[in-house]
Amino acid sequence: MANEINNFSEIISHCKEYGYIFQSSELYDGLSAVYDYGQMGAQLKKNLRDTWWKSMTQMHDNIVGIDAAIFMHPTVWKASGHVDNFSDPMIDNKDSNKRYRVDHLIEGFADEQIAAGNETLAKEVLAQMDTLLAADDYSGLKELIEANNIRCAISKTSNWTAIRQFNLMFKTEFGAVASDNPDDNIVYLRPETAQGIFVNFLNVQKTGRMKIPFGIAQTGKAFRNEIVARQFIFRMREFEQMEMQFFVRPGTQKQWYDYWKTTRKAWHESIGIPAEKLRFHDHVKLAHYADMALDIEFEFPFGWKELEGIHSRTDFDLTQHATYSKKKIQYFDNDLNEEGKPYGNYTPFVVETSVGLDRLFLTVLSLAYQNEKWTKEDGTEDGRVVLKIPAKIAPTKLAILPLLKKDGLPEIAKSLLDDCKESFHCFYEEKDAIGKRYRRMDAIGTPFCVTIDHQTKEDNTVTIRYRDDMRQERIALSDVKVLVEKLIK
Ligand SMILES: Nc1ncnc2c1ncn2[C@@H]1O[C@H](COP(=O)(O)OP(=O)(O)OP(=O)(O)O)[C@@H](O)[C@H]1O
Repeated sequence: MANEINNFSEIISHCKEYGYIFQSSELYDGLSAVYDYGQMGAQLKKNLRDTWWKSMTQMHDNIVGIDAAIFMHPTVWKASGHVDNFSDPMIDNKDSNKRYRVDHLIEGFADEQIAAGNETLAKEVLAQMDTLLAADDYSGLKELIEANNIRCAISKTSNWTAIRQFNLMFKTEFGAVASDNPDDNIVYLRPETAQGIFVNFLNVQKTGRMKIPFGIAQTGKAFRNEIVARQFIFRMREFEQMEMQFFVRPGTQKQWYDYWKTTRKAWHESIGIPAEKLRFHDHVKLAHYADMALDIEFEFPFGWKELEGIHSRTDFDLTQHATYSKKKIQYFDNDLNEEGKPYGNYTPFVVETSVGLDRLFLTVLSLAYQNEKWTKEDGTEDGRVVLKIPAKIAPTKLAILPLLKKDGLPEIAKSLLDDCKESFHCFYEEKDAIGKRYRRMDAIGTPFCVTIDHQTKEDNTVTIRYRDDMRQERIALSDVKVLVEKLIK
């Protein structure tokens, strides 16, 4: 584990050094749990988003995509249950004033016990925590913390406040309408993108003439005032979700839940995540809207954690919006049932898939990052840091490198660039020795490099170098574009 944590801090500094991710407002010492994507990161993120979008809206003929606003009518969040329920139990240490999410505090204690060889105790404490959380039993949780003498990492004391709920939604004021009641102008930054889909269910179903079963997909920003934000882009206060709500006939939700469980895991594998690094985790405590729920977990450098959620949300959301808006939200199904009669009017059930784009980004990077070391033939040590991002999603596909900045080599290289840049993302570089340029391309994860040298002028061939195994071969200049296109498919 120690080595992996170490590796994780290397990944974070690598992201900064090579233009993947910067701390937000770093100039002003940063804003906690908010990050900016740099020139490489923004492109990788876009590629991941595009791959997801295509897999949903292009590969399924019954899924369409929308782009709803971040601001929504405040009643949306009353109807959805977020105003009353979207909170985490937290506790403060009175000596250090440090705030903890109760489950994180207890999990931290369990991790320490495992490290000290007390695995039985750790398991027992975690099992008790799950039961108490499921029952919303806060005094029981406080007793569990006290009975195990769980201490604050800073003050080292166990002088705790009572456990309280902390709502995770950000509030702001909307417009400038004078009102006696300040609450009239309150709006929330959406904590999930899903509600933008539910309130547009009828708009999309009618205008798109959609027949159940069908899905609505969306990508976009979500905001949560996380009590303790940690682990880099794993838990952020502003992040991006990629969600798809699949509307089905009541009674068929189990079958669709199983379908999306399998389909989503297979999708993660299709973008290069090894099957043994993914697993399912069924929820013990179901959210107020769900009748089945699971996480697809990935083995991050800091342990197995949720990457994506698959939730069977019943008809909860549509029914709530119908009640609060006083409008009818139903679907007329003219397919015939077993008795040969139309299914008629009903409120559809929903199976949702919800993945965090930033967590997916972290998944890809933690798999790709490798610090390789080897001994050369002359006995000296050598090494490189390489991002083995699958070519399909890598931000830059091809580096075009003239060996020298003279003798007509840049001209040939630039004409290759002109030929390729319409088809895929290229990087042109003529500075520094070629070895140094290769290492830089390894570090930013460019899967292919092409070098134009003096021989190119004689026989129209170039050297192509493959990032993953550093193999080099000569190929015809005229074959470069087609070969790279084939390799990134
Ligand atoms: N604070 C966050 N930062 C980054 N991604 C997040 C955050 N919260 C949720 N996500 C992503 O959105 C997905 C769906 O959100 P969901 O509400 O199911 O998460 P959650 O169960 O609250 O997550 P967690 O238990 O880790 O807080 C998650 O699987 C995750 O990938």
